[in-house]
Amino acid sequence: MFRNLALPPTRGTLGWLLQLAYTTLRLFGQNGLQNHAAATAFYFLLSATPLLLLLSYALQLLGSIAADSVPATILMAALYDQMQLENLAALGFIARQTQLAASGVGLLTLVLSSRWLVNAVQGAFGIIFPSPSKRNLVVSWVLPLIILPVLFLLMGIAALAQVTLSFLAQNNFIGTGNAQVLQALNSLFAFAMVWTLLFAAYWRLPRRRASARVAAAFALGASMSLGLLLMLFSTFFKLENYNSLYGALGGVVFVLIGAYFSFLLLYLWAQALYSYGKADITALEKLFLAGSGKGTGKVEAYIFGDIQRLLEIYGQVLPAGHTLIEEGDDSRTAYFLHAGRARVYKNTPDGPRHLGELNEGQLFGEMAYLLNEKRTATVVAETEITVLALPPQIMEELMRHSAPLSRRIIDTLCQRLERMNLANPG
Ligand SMILES: Nc1ncnc2c1ncn2[C@@H]1O[C@@H]2COP(=O)(O)O[C@H]2[C@H]1O
Repeated sequence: MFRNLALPPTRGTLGWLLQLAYTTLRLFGQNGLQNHAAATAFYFLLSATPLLLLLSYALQLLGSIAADSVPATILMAALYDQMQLENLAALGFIARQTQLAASGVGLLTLVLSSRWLVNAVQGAFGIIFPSPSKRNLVVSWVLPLIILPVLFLLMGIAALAQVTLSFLAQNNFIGTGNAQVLQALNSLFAFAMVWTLLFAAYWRLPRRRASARVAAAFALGASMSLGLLLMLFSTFFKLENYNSLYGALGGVVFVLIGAYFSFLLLYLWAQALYSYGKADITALEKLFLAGSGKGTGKVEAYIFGDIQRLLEIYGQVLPAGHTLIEEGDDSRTAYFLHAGRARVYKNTPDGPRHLGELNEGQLFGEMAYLLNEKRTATVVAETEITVLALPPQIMEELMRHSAPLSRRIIDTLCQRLERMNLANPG
């Protein structure tokens, strides 16, 4: 019944990447994710400050306990060095006398602001990965409480590993020649931690989950771009500049900007992960709207002009005279007529009655799906035709994805229903 398609030249993977990037950026803007990134960075700053206070307080406490033991003192010194607390103090995060500040108030702000931070991230993910199903109440309340301790534990493990590695190197336990290897290992370890966190977020946070493999790949992209951001930041953004511009507040502004860009990247890659499954839906939307002559600009027409992939996935070529849809059938597939012409008939007591013509760029077979009924008419190919056969779940996604397209489908449905009523009076 089907014949191989004579396909137009394709832009291949590059074209697909272009469509993915376009879909991602469009949804990113539509969802206002830059505002979510700003809010998350703000909550991050709120929760990072008391956390660092508590951390430095804990270190000082440990230091005073370890004061009597030489190896413990060396380890503590290495720890202090590795945690770069001097730098944090220079950033303006930690007052030099922190004992007083790390009080119950610090703890309270930490708990509150970290809850806001988790809420901000969850909120943004809820928008990026829309789903009609409600999040489980227990999960949504327990998660914020569990996630942060787990995160802190992971950060603690990462810091300890770094300290241990450099402690071993500095004291010549494993030879100075290995110091560089250890340094590389350190960075790799930090990278692995970031990747693990991102992977967990991309894989578990969306209510409709992507496959672990895809989530892992996008987490890798996100970690790499975060690494790049860190490199750029340390090269081009200087704390001194911010200090001379904003005085004592310079450090806060500096960290806020860094956090803002980091969360932008976190959400951008999450949006790309969502769009990964949606690039075809956007391409179908553009194709249908182009058929109606509206809704697509020049750039969009270029990016989505290559429809080979859609034809490969959904395309069918049928000979003239082929009956594509039989009135009264139970099937629900809808069709987009890419090339050729078809005729629509309705059975009446007086024999088949011609209802209308279908031409290139028209959608049909949508009524059974929308009305949840049997096929309302018979459709026969008048010439050889090429169609895209779209299963109901694709139609569902398309209509949820695009308001202009839904509107167009509803308009057509109304016209056809009216025509059918006229053809079948009483
Ligand atoms: N008057 C019409 N003009 C063009 N197509 C029609 C008309 N009436 C019905 N159809 C299409 O014929 C299809 C038959 O299957 P469906 O009922 O799923 O969906 C129907 C419509 O898409």
